Amino acid sequence: MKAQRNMMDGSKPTETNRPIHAPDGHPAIAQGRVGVLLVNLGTPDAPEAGAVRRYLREFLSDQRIVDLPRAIWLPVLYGIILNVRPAATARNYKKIWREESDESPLRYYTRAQSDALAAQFEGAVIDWAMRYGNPSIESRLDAMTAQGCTRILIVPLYPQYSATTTASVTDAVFDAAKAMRWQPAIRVAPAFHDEPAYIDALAAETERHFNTLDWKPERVIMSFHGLPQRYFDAGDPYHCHCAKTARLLREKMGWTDEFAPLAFQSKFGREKWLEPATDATIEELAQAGVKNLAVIMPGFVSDCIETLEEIDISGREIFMATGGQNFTAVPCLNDTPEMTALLTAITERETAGWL
Ligand SMILES: C=CC1=C(C)c2cc3[nH]c(cc4nc(cc5[nH]c(cc1n2)c(C)c5CCC(=O)O)C(CCC(=O)O)=C4C)c(C)c3C=C
Ligand SMILES: [Fe+2]
Ligand SMILES: [Fe+2]
Repeated sequence: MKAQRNMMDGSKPTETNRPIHAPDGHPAIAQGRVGVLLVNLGTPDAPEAGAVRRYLREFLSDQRIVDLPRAIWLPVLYGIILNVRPAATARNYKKIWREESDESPLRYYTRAQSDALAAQFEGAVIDWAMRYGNPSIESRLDAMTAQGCTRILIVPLYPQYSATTTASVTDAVFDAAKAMRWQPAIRVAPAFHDEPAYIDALAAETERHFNTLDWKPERVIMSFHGLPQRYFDAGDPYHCHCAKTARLLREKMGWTDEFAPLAFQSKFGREKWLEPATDATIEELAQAGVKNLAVIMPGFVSDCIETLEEIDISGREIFMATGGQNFTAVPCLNDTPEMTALLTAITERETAGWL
């Protein structure tokens, strides 16, 4: 038995943690604890081309993200993308980097969400990991089992299910488990695109933010990260989840379809992605005479390069250059009390019988 791995502090066995009926000298084994691992997408370790290149290499090598045959994709990835994109992406990360803690916003808020959840569940081990980059899923699962977690709930921090994101987290979790002799019991929380606590949290954050403005939005674009159209055609339910979140939020806020249109951002590569595109929608609304525009991005639970740079900086520039007057991006749920309430509700339900 590889029990030493579970004795992080090298302590001697005690009456309480020595297994019943175990012979004298049996090593202490931490066990019987429940763990919750929050997992977000990932982010580079520094806003530098080298760190961004390492991160993008791992990210864009995942067949869940780009499903093209490797013989076609790898020459494009290594020959073009990893030579050209890291410098440009690093410049964008620099614009939004959190200098005080030297990390990306996505990493900062993911940790804050984990810390806030931990305060709700004394005795459980609450931790966080990144699908790509650091801290890795494997390293945190190892740390959790070392602390005695024999039951672990994985919470992918994606409200809408997609094979590219949610399933990729599950792949990485079970790949890590393949190397374990003593595996914990593992549960994976489902997507929460229509969970009342999630819709309530979005509504509360939107209202709070709108109350800080001295102008009234004429339109609110609900912008979600996009996907290749081909993935949707092949059966990925992501688009349907986004459409349902948008409908529920409209109903909650009393918005019409025209007032709050759905759009998809962050197109990557040449193939057709889900439409309409957010940048084109911003431009069209400005051209149609809309002067006051808000964008809310419900698919991101943490502010990140896609919300802070692509929308709040670049989207704003498009709007202003096309005749707009007031633009605002609603902050993500981040470390708000409503986000903690949402994660608490998910954890309570999905650990039923464990905690
Ligand atoms: C084929 C490429 C991509 C797919 C498919 C994709 C799906 C997808 N991504 C998110 C969430 C995030 N993506 C983020 C950054 C990001 N995404 C891609 C490409 C695809 N995403 C790239 C190349 C990048 C890096 C930035 C860049 O070079 O432009 C992020 C932000 C990470 C951060 O550190 O801030 C998030 C979050 C979802 C939800 C999704 C499918 C539904
Ligand atoms: Fe992405
Ligand atoms: Fe982007």
